[in-house]
Amino acid sequence: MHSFGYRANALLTFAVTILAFICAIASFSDNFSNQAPSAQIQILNINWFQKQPHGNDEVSLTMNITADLQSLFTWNTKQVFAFVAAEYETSKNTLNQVSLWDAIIPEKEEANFWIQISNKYRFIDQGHNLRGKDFNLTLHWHVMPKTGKMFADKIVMSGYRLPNAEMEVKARAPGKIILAGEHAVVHGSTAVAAAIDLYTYVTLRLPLQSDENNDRLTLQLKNLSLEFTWSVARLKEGIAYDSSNVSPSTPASCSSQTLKSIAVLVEEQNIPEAKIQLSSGISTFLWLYTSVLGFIPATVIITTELPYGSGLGSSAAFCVALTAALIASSSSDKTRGDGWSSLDETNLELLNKWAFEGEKIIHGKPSGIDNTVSAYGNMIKFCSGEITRLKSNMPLRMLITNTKVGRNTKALVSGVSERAVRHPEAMNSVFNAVDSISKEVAAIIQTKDEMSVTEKEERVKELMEMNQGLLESMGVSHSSTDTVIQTTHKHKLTSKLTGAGGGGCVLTLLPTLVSGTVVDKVVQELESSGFQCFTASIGGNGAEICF
Ligand SMILES: Nc1ncnc2c1ncn2[C@@H]1O[C@H](COP(=O)(O)OP(=O)(O)OP(=O)(O)O)[C@@H](O)[C@H]1O
Ligand SMILES: C[C@@](O)(CCO)CC(=O)[O-]
Repeated sequence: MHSFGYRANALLTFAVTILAFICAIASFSDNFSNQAPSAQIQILNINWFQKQPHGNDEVSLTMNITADLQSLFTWNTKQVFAFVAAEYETSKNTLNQVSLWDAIIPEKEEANFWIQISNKYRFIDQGHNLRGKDFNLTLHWHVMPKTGKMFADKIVMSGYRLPNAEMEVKARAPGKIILAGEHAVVHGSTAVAAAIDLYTYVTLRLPLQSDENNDRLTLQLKNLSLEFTWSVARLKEGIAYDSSNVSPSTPASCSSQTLKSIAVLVEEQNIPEAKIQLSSGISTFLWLYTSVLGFIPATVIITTELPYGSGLGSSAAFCVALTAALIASSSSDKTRGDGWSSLDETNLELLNKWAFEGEKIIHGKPSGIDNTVSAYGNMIKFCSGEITRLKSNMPLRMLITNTKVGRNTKALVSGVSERAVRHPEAMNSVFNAVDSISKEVAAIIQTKDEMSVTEKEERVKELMEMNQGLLESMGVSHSSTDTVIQTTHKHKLTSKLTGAGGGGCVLTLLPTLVSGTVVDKVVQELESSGFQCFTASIGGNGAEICF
């Protein structure tokens, strides 16, 4: 007679043996499953390609991955681990493998899939071997069985090539309208401004490695079909630059000595006489570029939807968009993904300071309102560098009329300052009155329920009229502005100049109740006087970048 322990032991051994046998059969049966996985990977876009500050190449790409791994699933399969790796050869290693994406597939139903993604893990080479590199994309998988050994396999897809590349960064910055307070804001009064949906775009292309054939800094002004090129060596030799004073993270003013040396480099470009007013913009470009990025070759392409020098902040949008691209290109934290994205607060503050330094070269004595509203967007109240972001609680529709009368902000701003020196008391009263107007405009715009929209519009209209009168007393209006004012007044609409005046653009408030027929009639009359009319949406985004 066997003891109980002996019988239990025999039973357990028998059960374990049977279980092991079943497991072995289960595992063995996997060998008979017909596995025919398939995969395709398409590279849709190289989002960006950069040389990191310490020299390594890094690429961001967007891929379509299509795979059918269903045949890997048998009754013994627990899950499948799949990953895509970029594989390439370098002189040092025959196989460099960088994992770009991975996933755990728990069920057969999920094993036939299509996804569009940017690489989940960073595609960095420890060196700069990625330019022009041929590489494979390999889909690896590890099948984890319920029992038995794990097995792995892969599909190798070849024929991919990285560009022989440059890094490209795009930036854009909006123009602006000033609702109240221009000129007086230079003298410490309050002003109210808003971004509009007309932009200046900058594309910055940096070669990853400078070579003898690519040692040039090129600026292209696409709207004007103009191109300016300097060799980096000429810039280094030409710019009288105290590098101990200038660093990308501490914006500084361009000294008069540096500006003079830059002016020589600009003169060498033989700008056509009719476009000579661009000189200050080009000097600003050289100052901002070399201060933020140093003396490195690149191509910078500018396009703009803003009329040059007409009161819509073309110079500020140019400085802000340019600096945004420069800062973004040197930042190690590059936001991946498609489309436009804003900069973080620290970088926004930095770019706004640099753009202000650029505006100083173009304007002489800017208040900073134009670059600030272009950088931050929306609608702002601005006084002596202090910014209050406004939230509008009324619909604000403006007709913008470009009188096409050219003028120069620098000259107009200094004209007002000279008048203020000649008549300090009278001009102080004018500036104080403008200050009150701007504060009231800001308050009305933000008021919630106390006033009806029509009442708000009536008040804003009256304040615009008063502001225009004070701008006339500063000597910055123009006969073309008067024509716009008289034309719109015939239809009970109110207008005021916007920006520096002296021609340029004029704003006309379009109240909510004004009919489309009236607006069409006004536009027709203004355009028959040779002006150009358009509407723009008010209070949109500020500076944005795109990799
Ligand atoms: N897209 C651009 N590319 C190059 N330079 C530009 C560009 N936009 C503006 N500038 C420079 O800025 C100058 C115009 O600046 P200005 O301040 O007179 O006009 P604005 O900024 O359009 O008007 P406001 O200051 O009244 O809003 C141009 O003559 C040019 O030197
Ligand atoms: C005329 C001005 O007030 C506005 C120009 O858009 C100048 C400035 O604030 O720098």
